[in-house]
Amino acid sequence: MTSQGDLADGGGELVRQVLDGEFVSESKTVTTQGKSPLKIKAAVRSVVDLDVMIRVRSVITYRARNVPRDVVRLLWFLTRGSGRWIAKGWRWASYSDLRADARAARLSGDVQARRTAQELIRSDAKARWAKLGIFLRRVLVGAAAVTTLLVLLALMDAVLDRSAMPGWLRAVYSIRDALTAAVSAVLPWFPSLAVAGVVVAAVWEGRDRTPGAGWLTRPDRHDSDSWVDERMITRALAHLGIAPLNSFLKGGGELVYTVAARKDGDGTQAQIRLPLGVTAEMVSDRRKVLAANLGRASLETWPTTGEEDGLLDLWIADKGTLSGGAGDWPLLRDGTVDVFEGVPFGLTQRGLVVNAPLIGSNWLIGGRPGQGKTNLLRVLMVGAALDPTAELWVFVMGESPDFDPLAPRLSRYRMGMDDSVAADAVGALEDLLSEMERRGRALGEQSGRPPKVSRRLADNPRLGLHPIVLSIDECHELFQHPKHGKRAEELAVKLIKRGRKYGIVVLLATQSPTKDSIPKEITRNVACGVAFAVADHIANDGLLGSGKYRSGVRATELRMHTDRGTCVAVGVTHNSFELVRTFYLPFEDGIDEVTPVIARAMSDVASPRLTAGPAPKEVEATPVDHLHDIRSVIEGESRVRTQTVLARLVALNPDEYEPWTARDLRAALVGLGIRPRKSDGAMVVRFEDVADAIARRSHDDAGCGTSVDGRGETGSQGSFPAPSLDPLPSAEQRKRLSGRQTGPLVSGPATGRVPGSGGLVGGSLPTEGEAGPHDD
Ligand SMILES: Nc1ncnc2c1ncn2[C@@H]1O[C@H](COP(=O)(O)OP(=O)(O)OP(=O)(O)O)[C@@H](O)[C@H]1O
Repeated sequence: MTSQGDLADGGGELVRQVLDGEFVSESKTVTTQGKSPLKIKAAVRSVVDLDVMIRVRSVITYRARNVPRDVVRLLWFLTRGSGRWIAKGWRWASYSDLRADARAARLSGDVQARRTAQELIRSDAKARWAKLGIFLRRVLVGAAAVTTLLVLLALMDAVLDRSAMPGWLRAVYSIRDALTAAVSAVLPWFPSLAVAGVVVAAVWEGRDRTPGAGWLTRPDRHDSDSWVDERMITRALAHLGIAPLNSFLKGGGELVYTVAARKDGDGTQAQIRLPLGVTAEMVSDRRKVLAANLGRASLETWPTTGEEDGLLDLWIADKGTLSGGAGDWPLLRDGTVDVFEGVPFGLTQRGLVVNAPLIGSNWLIGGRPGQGKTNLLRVLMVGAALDPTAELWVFVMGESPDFDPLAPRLSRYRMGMDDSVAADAVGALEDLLSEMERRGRALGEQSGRPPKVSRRLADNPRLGLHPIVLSIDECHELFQHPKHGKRAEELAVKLIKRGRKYGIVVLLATQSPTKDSIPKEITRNVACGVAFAVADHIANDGLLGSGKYRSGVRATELRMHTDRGTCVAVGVTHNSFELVRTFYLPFEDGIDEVTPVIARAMSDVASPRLTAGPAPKEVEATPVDHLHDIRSVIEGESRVRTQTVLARLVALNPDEYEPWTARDLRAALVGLGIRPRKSDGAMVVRFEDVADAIARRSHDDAGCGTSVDGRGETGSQGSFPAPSLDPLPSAEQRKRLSGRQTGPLVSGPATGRVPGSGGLVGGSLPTEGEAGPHDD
């Protein structure tokens, strides 16, 4: 850089210095003068120095220009600070806050609250005087101790020569002398320092507490898209136009953050105790303004009611994170599912994968047309299909091929608008209800009477307690059906209320979640409610539960089309709600990501009966011969402890004997005519008794006709304990005549029921005649 026209003195007249030059970038300097490093350094330094100088000069000029304004501001802070001190002092001395509480309690007629406030005033006054007493006593004791020490030191100093004193005493005197010198030096300044200190403290007290320091909200911060802190939240709340909140903040009040603003997944969470006269609902009602104040879209701002009405739970998404999709479904390429653990179905607002709880939960999914309900239902069903033990039934009450690729894995599948589909759906509900009762009995027969179906019980094919998931898409068509609607409603309510424990899950999806289209008892009893964009608070509360809209859990904020695939879900986690971006499994426009997953599911399925394929040839199951098994595990020993017998039986045939307890074994032995005996304090089975039972049985088989326990023929008692229905679904699954049909067809009656027979042929559950070998 060059300078021209240096200071010119034109005949004694000062002429303004003119700088004429060009800023040269460092790189340019290097290339043009690149040969000498020293020269480069000097040139760079001069550019940097000039830069710093310009900045410093501009700051000084700015501050100098603002001096009058700053002085006025500081004076105002001083006055306000003094005022705040006086107010605090007055509050402290007169207990005005507690008196205000007592007054409010008196006005509201709350005798107890008033008494409590008065007692608080009395006990506070007592404690205050007690504290003052303690403080004064401590000051007096301290002063007496210091005075005594100083007097003693002075006396000793008078009688003793310092050079004769021990070293530590001389050090004490040096400290005393230094302190005395410091105090005498400061003393003349003390009044001015004290006044300055008080003024600074008063200015600090009266400082502007409007939250949100400029540097925090600077748009060029690298994290400005995600940064939210308490001061920004308070500032946003201060500008909502809620009168009591405004006056609280203007009066110098500070909001209490019961949970300080903290990073929570893809956003920030905070919990705030609101001041008197303000409820969280008042804040939720101004959600749009709050979002604008925080620089967010309203979908990114979630003010909801906490555990109390005065507690505001606030979750603010990082800018733009919710507009991205959820990404690929985690099970798209590999993996299986345990429906007892749930099916991954989306990402929460915190960016975590959320598992849909299926067992023990029924679902109601709703929203305006085209927002992603069917896709969600499909994701849940495809997920359930990856559990090799799950049996799936789907009814689509409209003409739509959305579930066609699942057909091979569905035990029952009907789709269409005609009456036979509704009739079949009702038939399915009826079957599930009887199945539920059977399962209740089967559970009751288990040792320990387990209250609900567990994974262990579901895995035992003999019990027939495997999970059954029934989906009904566009379910309002079924419930509003002129002929079958009432019955469907009645059955669905019963199933939803009681089926949870028995591994039977009902998933319902609808465009129209009104009280006329979905029975109230259903909306009240489903555990998981999911709302995609909905039109109003009635639809919102119909899906998510009453009072949700008021408490700020609002799917009305979801925008049609823009927020397609995003839903508000309740009951899926322990949080009061989740904003979920659902995974998308396309089956449209020539893209089919469902079929490969179903092909994978088909290769893992536990029994061909859980699929839509042709019935496997029934292999005549031979009943397990318990007597024979018992003999084989004790062969060669005269007696074996019953516990050991049980362990050996489990090792021999885990499928059969794993569910057995000692009680079951004892019952089986008694049934076989063998009495367990006591030997050395333990129950044992004697080989001799088993051999006798076998001999007796051979004798009976030879035609003598008396059973070992005297109860008649024993042939049907081969298995223990016996379920009342065949555990796995029947092969006769897919008999459909009308409606759109997408699976392999087997001719049969339209409704899936044989008139007059009462048995099922169109469903997976067996007819009476089909009852398995375990049925009595
Ligand atoms: N999770 C998602 N991510 C991205 N797009 C989605 C998602 N879910 C659905 N969509 C889009 O929305 C469209 C409609 O989805 P879907 O058929 O599931 O909606 P719907 O609510 O069931 O509609 P209708 O009420 O008409 O049956 C899909 O074709 C797809 O393009």
